[in-house]
Amino acid sequence: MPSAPLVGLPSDRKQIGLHPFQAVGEKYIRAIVDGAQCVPVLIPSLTPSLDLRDLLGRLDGLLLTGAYSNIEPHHYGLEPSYAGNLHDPARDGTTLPLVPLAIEMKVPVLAVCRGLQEVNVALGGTLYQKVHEAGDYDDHREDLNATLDDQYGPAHPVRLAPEGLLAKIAGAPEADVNSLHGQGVRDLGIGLRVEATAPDGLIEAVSLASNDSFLLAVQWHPEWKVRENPFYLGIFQAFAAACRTRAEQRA
Ligand SMILES: N[C@@H](CCC(=O)NCCCC(=O)O)C(=O)O
Repeated sequence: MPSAPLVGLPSDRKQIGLHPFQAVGEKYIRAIVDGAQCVPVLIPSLTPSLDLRDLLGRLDGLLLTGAYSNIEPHHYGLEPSYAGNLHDPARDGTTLPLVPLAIEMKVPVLAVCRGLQEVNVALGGTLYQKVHEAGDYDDHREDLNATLDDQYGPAHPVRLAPEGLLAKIAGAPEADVNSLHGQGVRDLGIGLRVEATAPDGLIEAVSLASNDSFLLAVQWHPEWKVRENPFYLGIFQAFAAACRTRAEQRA
């Protein structure tokens, strides 16, 4: 019997006082423990990065978390970043190469919010830097003055692709999700298929078209109170099942 799967979580690089720190939100760590029954392993985002191939060879899954920072737009070749945009180049330099490597090595990937954007950009896709200014889209940002429970509460439904992974998890064609993002998918990355869309048409979730390995990326936050929401829990349990399969193969 293999021991519990090891899931890597790349960290954010944050300045606290005079020193840089490596940080991962505790709700993501808790969701790996409580929702997936796996062991979280924090991956420092260093420059230059660690040997990511070696690292992935020791892991059974990868969780790309959300973050307030945004991917530097030169990674998707569009207009320069807007003034005041918060970036984390060390995290970009870790997560963007991790995505294709994880696919190549068949390491299961679950990606949340910034994580979905990283999956899309790593596979050649592009982003809207401000969804709410992009034309026909709603404002998908949270109210930063609201309580956390309100910020992470249901914000809008998503329509789930028939025959998709999320429709199977939900057992329904739609589900309610939270919404806390200013950026979003513009052009879809290569090899991705749409799993869910918002009522305004924005892409809200993607998976690997080839089904070669488990990769599910969602724009909402299923880690929030994961055990209280059957749909969110189902997402972590589907990821955990893929991680267990890899752990058995690695044993
Ligand atoms: N910065 C991006 C991604 C949004 C995101 O990941 N928010 C997470 C907030 C904190 C957390 O819950 O981890 C965007 O604005 O689109």
